[in-house]
Amino acid sequence: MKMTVLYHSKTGNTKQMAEVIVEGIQTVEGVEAKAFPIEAIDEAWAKESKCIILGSPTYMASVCGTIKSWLEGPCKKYNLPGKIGGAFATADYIHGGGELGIRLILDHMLVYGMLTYSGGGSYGKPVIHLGPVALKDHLEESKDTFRLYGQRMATKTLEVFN
Ligand SMILES: Cc1cc2nc3c(=O)[nH]c(=O)nc-3n(C[C@H](O)[C@H](O)[C@H](O)COP(=O)(O)O)c2cc1C
Repeated sequence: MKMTVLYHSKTGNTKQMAEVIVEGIQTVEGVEAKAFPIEAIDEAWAKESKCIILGSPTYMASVCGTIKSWLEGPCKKYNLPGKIGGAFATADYIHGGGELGIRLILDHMLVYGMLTYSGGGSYGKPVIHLGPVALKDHLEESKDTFRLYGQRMATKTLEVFN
């Protein structure tokens, strides 16, 4: 079963964390995942994927414009309705608005008829409420949580679609 992690990344932080989520997904048997920058998506892979996870750097306490524009049109060709959707962010500051960006992505996914998911508190600690946020100066410390997030998203995707 295929899963896709998409991101926009200007200075590499969001790309790095997208790749960590892929690592976490790959620990679950029966699922294969790839990460693509939003500008170079493998169209066939994304269309076939049962889960799309979208990551953005936090700009002005929201998503960056590239992700917002993609969500307002280009995303429609990836058969989104009925797929599981998740979101993550990177940011400079703990109160910089990462979760607001995640929330905006999840809202768009709901509008497209996706089944949004994060795992929330259902797996115990670490609790990931809306989606994981990694801070620029603490990416290494966030990697275990991002791997777990990938694992949780993969487990749920298999459960729903197998
Ligand atoms: C135009 C712009 C606006 C930003 N606004 C915020 C912000 O509101 N809050 C925050 O915590 N970080 C903000 N940042 C920092 C980025 O979100 C952060 O460095 C991010 O990890 C960059 O991701 P990237 O390396 O994938 O491009 C901003 C960066 C830029 C370039």
